[in-house]
Amino acid sequence: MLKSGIVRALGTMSGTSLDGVDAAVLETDGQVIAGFGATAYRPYTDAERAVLRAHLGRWQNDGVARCATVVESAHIAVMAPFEEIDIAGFHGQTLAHDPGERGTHQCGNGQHLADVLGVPVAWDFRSHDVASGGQGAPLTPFYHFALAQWIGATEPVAFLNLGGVGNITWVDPTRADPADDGALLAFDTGPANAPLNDLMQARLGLGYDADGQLAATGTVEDAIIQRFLNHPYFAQPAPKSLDRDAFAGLCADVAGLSDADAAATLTHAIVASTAQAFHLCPSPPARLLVCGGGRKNKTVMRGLAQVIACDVQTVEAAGLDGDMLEAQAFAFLAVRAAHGLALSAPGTTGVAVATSGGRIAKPAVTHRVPGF
Ligand SMILES: Nc1ncnc2c1ncn2[C@@H]1O[C@H](COP(=O)(O)OP(=O)(O)OP(=O)(O)O)[C@@H](O)[C@H]1O
Ligand SMILES: CC(=O)N[C@H]1[C@@H]2OC[C@@H](O2)[C@@H](O)[C@@H]1O[C@H](C)C(=O)O
Repeated sequence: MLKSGIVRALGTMSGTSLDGVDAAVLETDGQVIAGFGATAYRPYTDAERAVLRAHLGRWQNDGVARCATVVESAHIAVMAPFEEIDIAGFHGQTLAHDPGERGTHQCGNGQHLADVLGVPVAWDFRSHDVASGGQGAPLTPFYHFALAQWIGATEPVAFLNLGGVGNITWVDPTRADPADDGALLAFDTGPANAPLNDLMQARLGLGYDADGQLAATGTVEDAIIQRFLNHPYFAQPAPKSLDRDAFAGLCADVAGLSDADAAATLTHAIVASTAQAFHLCPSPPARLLVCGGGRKNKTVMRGLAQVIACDVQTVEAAGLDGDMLEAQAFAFLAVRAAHGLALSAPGTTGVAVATSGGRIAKPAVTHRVPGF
């Protein structure tokens, strides 16, 4: 059993943009943040990314063993050097997400990591929420609540994550607990970097549009944006969540455009879907704090500043680390899972009541195994 009080948790995230594994230490009791620790990043090689990409949309027992090997070995490599860890949080790699029908699938086995690393590992964070009728995503909102208190917010703020998919959390920091009614409203905003990355890869052999430079030279095709915004997802009430490739129609629509116009249009789709999301917030937040790799895209940030009716800043403006925030979140959620605290609530995943989740894998040997 995890000791009570502040512990050192190591969280990891391998996100839908398929760029690599983030790892970050958080000092926490699962309710408040006591401090931030070391971080590390391990990009996937092109060959590894190709394996992950080839398995997108696949479920457990559908030939995912190779993918699990890639995910687990990359995590072990990035996690092994960390010292004095009480518990690790392992999100895994989402391959498929269909909460209403088949469920949600994060590839990688936490028990294997626990045995190799010699520390308890919290994993499989989303299944219980889905089994309880929730969306299983987003799960970072409870951490966003703790962050809002850490930065001393006294009025509602919103966090926007621009990863492969986008998600937003509106937080009322005056509530005592993230599971309280009205403390949080969270949902996926729409596709973020995934369609743009796929375009850059297919057309130019590049991983992404660095700083939004290509998009800045193109023209947005308004008719495509209008068709995109007519997607039924935007009319659905929150909470709601998305699979990585839910907007295949958008990608097909830009196929006939020049590289620059296609990039500009996909980039504007990120901005336009965030604007829609902003209107679903219970009240206008004082500031929109942006994290995830998309905050480095200057064309996105310029577009957001034009359409969002509050201050739009990167989370760095509040003293936070926008590259490691999701990894920190899974450190926070690991401690919560170990203590049986809620990970989700009606306002975050649509689950009927605040719900705990995650599995805890105990290591076969409780010390680090050198030379795994
Ligand atoms: N300098 C940059 N300019 C533009 N885009 C960038 C830059 N750096 C990173 N990105 C984008 O950010 C992505 C990585 O973002 P991030 O690590 O937040 O995603 P993720 O964690 O995989 O996704 P998710 O939050 O959906 O799980 C890259 O794939 C790229 O599209
Ligand atoms: C199923 C899944 O992995 N969803 C991711 C994805 O990436 C962003 C968005 O879609 C969010 O819902 C979620 O990740 C973050 C970490 C979350 O659960 O909050």
